[in-house]
Amino acid sequence: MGDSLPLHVCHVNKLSIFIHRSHTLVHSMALAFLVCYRASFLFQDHKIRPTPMLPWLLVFASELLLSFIWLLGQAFRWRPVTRTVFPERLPEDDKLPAVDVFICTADPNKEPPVEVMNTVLSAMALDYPAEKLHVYLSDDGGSPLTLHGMREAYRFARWWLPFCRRHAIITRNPNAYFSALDDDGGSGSSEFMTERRKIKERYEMFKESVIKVIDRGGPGDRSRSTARDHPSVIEVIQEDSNDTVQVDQAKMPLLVYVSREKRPSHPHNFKSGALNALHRVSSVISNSPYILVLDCDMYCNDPTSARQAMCFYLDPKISPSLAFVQFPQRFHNISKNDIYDSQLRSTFSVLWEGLDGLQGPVLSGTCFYIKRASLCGSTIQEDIDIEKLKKTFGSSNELIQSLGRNYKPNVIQGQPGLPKYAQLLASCTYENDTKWGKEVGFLYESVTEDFFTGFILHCRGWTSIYYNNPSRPQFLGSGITKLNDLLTQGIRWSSGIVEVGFSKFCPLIYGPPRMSFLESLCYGEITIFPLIYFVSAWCFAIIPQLCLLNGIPLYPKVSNPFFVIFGFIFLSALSKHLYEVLTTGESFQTWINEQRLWMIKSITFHLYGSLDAILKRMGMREASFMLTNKVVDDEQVKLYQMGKFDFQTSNMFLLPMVALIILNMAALVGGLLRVIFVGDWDRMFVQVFISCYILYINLPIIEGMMIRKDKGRIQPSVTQLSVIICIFFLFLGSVVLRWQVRYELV
Ligand SMILES: O=c1ccn([C@@H]2O[C@H](COP(=O)(O)OP(=O)(O)O[C@H]3O[C@H](CO)[C@@H](O)[C@H](O)[C@H]3O)[C@@H](O)[C@H]2O)c(=O)[nH]1
Ligand SMILES: [Mn+2]
Repeated sequence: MGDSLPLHVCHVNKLSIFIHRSHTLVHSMALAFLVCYRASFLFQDHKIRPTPMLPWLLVFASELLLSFIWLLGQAFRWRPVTRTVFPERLPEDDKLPAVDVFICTADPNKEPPVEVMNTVLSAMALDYPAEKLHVYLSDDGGSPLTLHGMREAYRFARWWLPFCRRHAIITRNPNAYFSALDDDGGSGSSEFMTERRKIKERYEMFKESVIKVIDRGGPGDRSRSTARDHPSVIEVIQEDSNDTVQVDQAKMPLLVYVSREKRPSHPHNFKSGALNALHRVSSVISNSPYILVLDCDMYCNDPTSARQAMCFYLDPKISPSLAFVQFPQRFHNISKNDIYDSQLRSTFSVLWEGLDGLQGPVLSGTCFYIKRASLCGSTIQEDIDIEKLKKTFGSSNELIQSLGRNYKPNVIQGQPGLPKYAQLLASCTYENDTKWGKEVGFLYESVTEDFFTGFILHCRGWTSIYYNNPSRPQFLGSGITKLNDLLTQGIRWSSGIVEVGFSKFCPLIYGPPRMSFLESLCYGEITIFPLIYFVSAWCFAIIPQLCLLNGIPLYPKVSNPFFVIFGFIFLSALSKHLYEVLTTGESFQTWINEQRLWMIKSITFHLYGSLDAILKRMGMREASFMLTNKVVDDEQVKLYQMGKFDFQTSNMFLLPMVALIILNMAALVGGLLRVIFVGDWDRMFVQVFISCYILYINLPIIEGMMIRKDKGRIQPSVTQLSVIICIFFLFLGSVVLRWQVRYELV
């Protein structure tokens, strides 16, 4: 390419770097003062101390933990970058490398086949040479419904793909295209409109044929297999010979259905197991050097994403070490208020851009292109011993052959049936005594396989790139619209990442010698923040309040100069958060939502997730993967759209939240009474304020408890139980505090 124009450019925003770094400097100085103030307490004579040791230490520990995690988090803000690509400068189509698309689905009841097939269709319709595009669907449910859906989707694609190409349609997910009011192609010549109507009819027929079979309970074969127990089925979806209508001779991408073998006696390692099976099967069918990975609900919203990724992969300056190009996960169903932060704003608009300026973003499970070779471990050399390779990759000669550079398998489209070895590669025993999941492929160490695999890639010296195009998201999925889904998904995520933090791969120890130092701090932050947040959130929601009710001050008096330090830290943290929210294009409301969610998440799923990880490490719990529900429930979506919490979730989540809110109410009332009758507002101001603030940001919980009457409210029984828990806390708190005071005074 020599001196030709660049395929991409990277922008460093100097102003925002200046703001971030200055804030880091000033805020850390304030934190240093706070630590001095707290520490000096320890050297006072215990007879004259106004506060007993235990609550002071607990609050101090929380402050130290939060300061530490904040400091780690500054690595994300060190050098954020954004990027632009120029796909029009790419070489001719015949010089582009091939791409395999991997789509995972696991359960036709939780992941409706019509939607999954829409994702498949959007991937088949990518703006990329058809002979260089191969779409694989992994069906962990082993469901005949899904296979049937694939065949129907292929038939419909015969119409859909030429239509999209001919009219340069941009939205290539048919469902999204036909339900948009006037997206691209909403108006046009009458000829176009007639064709559009015809295609729409075909789409309706396709949908009906998929749904009809679902209603009948499936096409009937494979009746004895279940989601957890089934043989491997691999099928290259072919032209239906009965289809007399020859639509368009345009080329179609290869479409392959893969359902790996699953047996109850064999661990199947969830999504990473599925991806590894696809990796092996595809390497003997198409063996493309690049792979696009998608969750079944994440459809291609911009058909040019493959070309965008190639702008990085075909740049000889960065390509050799570039493992993956991560695109943001964006969602098509986010309401304006976004009460559950389903868009994961901070992750995809702040943190990943920060990492992009270091060694690259975290692998995020879906919406990324990855170089096949990067998944094959660090030991690929041309002349390596075959026996050694078999120990790593398993016994298949064909698979070993595919590892060689430029190997083109000779399984071609149109050939009936697949060779036996493809089946073998998807069997549940294939991975026995190999390095799959340990060194090669997606790794099994953690249920957040994406995070861990990306981390190890970075440790091995690979880099990654984040490309966020704000004007048109490359992929769109269904975001969470239910509190219960948020909390169950959150437990899995917290558990998966904390698990890594507790392993020998703890990024703060394992990372620094192997990867960019700042990058390892970011990974370190991610693996311990759930633990630190839950400890400190619980402390701040209980200790100052109990002390307030017992007349024990924990913070400097308003007249004390150190009061200014506390006030400054509080305001500086909040305004920095607000700054980030506003600069990512969101509103003040988003800021409050995120403050509230910080507390809800810390109190509930960071706690449960961390415990889950600890139990797993101790061998007392098995890994599990609860699928996120993708079936739309209209009533609940209505609540979400109105910005109202849907509290229909397990008591395990509700009780701690509600009990803490009641505790804070009690503290506020008690504290105000104290201030009025005892008159010590100067000593207690900060503690009264903390309760006020907690109640203010959690108004929706109070509303759910006291005002709402709909189905999604907090049931009175939950409130009653929470009151009992709260009384217990209050009682226990005063006993311990009284005892402490008496003990220290003697
Ligand atoms: O045994 C399994 C379990 C899940 N999946 C698929 O994995 C994907 C993600 O599952 P989902 O229930 O949607 O989980 P989310 O929490 O929404 O997924 C996020 O978190 C996961 C890690 O916990 C990542 O793998 C995902 O890419 C990321 O989007 C879906 O396509 C599933 O079909 C399988 O193929 N096999
Ligand atoms: Mn998902």
